[in-house]
Amino acid sequence: MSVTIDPAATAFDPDWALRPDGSDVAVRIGDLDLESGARIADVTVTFQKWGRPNEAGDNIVLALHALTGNSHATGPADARFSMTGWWDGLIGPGCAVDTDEWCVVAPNAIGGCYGSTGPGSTAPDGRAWGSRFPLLTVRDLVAAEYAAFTRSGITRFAAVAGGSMGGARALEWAVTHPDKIDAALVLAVGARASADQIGTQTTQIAAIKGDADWQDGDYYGTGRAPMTGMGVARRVAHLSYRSDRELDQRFENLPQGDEDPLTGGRYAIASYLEYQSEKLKSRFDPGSYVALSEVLNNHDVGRGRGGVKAALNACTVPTIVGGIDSDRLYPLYQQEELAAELGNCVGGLRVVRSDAGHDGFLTEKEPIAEMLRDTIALVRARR
Ligand SMILES: CC(=O)SCCNC(=O)CCNC(=O)[C@H](O)C(C)(C)COP(=O)(O)OP(=O)(O)OC[C@H]1O[C@@H](n2cnc3c(N)ncnc32)[C@H](O)[C@@H]1OP(=O)(O)O
Ligand SMILES: N[C@@H](CCO)C(=O)O
Repeated sequence: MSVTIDPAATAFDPDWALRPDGSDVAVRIGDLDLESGARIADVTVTFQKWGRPNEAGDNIVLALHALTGNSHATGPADARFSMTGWWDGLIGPGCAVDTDEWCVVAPNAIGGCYGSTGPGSTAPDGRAWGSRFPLLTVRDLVAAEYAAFTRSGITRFAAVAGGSMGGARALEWAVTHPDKIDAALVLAVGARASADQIGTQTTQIAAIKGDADWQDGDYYGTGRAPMTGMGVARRVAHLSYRSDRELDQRFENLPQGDEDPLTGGRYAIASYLEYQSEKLKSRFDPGSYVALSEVLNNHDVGRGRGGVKAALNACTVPTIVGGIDSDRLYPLYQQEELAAELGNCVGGLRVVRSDAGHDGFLTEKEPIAEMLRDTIALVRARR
């Protein structure tokens, strides 16, 4: 595993706004009380930023990553982040979110492994949290981000945007803090986890916990980590992120190269999934995979708010909802519900026609750019 945490990013930098684009900012927010009633001591949230806040502080755009994503929303792969920014080409000078005008901030979710506090972080007693890391919810992730940005002097957001787990966070941000957000873009997510999503995600968690190297979650520092289990989890997950049609067009029932599946060789699709799982194993922590999969499982915008309909109806933030017509993990009916029930879905439902499946919120750059531009237009309309 090669997750790199910037050692320089250990304390809040009051001059964060002046730091170079794409650099890490770390904010210690103190103890965080969770929705479950548990508490995490001494929580850190790290984020990256591009562009500068203006005098009024009303040009901040919050970009929220998905399950295995991170704060590297745009820019090339570098020493800290082994992958290109997940919305590279959409955020930057002259892009859909033009950082000559807007200041984009992208936090690492707590529970993850890219710098914000997660199961692999060091607890106050000097040991990794491991099995002691409490269950998180989407609201806990948002609460940590809210605390970090408030400490950074950010009092409102022009827009919040994200897909998948980032979409769940964008939705929770809009429902929890409607008075602090001018517009929202919610992509490839639903109002609550479906049985199908919980089914596939709990199966992935079982694969990790079933690995002997899991060690009840206390594998940190033992030299053994449940990477085999996480590899299986990622194969299952990756299938759900792509569409049947796309996979069959690419791989059919073809063998991998000159291998022969009838004599023990691999199919091309198996090789592809193996490759995807190896890539994740090189950059992600299984404990974080479990923690954030549980976050997706317990996502329910209606919990404690009188149900999904009441929670969505009460949301006043001008919103655009987007979905991909071939998304089999978060099917379109879930975005249709969001668009129909959100109290101020002025931007309506945008359907991306694509075979890309759920990952379309990452790969279908032009339609996503258009939605981002339209979200910015909603912000301007309020000014
Ligand atoms: C919002 C967020 O922050 S989420 C995090 C975003 N990033 C990730 O999830 C990283 C994991 N990657 C992915 O999920 C996807 O690669 C995406 C969505 C980022 C991009 O998808 P695509 O561009 O369609 O690429 P695809 O998934 O088809 O993978 C292509 C890779 O598979 C490899 N590949 C293709 N066929 C095979 C095969 N038969 N055997 C082995 N490898 C293969 C290619 O060589 C290519 O390798 P590369 O990534 O090193 O260039
Ligand atoms: N490719 C995305 C899919 C989950 O939304 C990820 O790994 O986070």
